[in-house]
Amino acid sequence: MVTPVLTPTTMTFFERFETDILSGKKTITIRDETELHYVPNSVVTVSTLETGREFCQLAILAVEPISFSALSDFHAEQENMTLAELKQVIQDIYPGIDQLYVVSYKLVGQL
Ligand SMILES: CC(=O)Nc1cc[nH]c(=O)n1
Repeated sequence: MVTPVLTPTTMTFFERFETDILSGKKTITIRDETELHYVPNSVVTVSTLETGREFCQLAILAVEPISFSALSDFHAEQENMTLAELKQVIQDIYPGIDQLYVVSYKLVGQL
């Protein structure tokens, strides 16, 4: 029996990231292993985690593994944060997790 792997068509963000996503200032999202199955060249509909309100569509460009210790100023710049801010955000969301995934995307359109 082959288990089909479905391409994710949705993604959620905390509401506090919406403005930076819609302005193009935030172009990556760093997720844990539960969200590594996004597929390059696919499009996802984005909603807020808090209320489920849909606010944009994103084209997935790449999904690349990274360890927490390898997070750099370049990642922080793509998140529109300082590196210290980014590390705190990731530690708050994924406490104690070292294996992470950088999901790169481009804004397709606001909903
Ligand atoms: C809902 C959620 O996990 N949101 C995240 C997590 C990590 N980065 C990010 O931009 N958004």
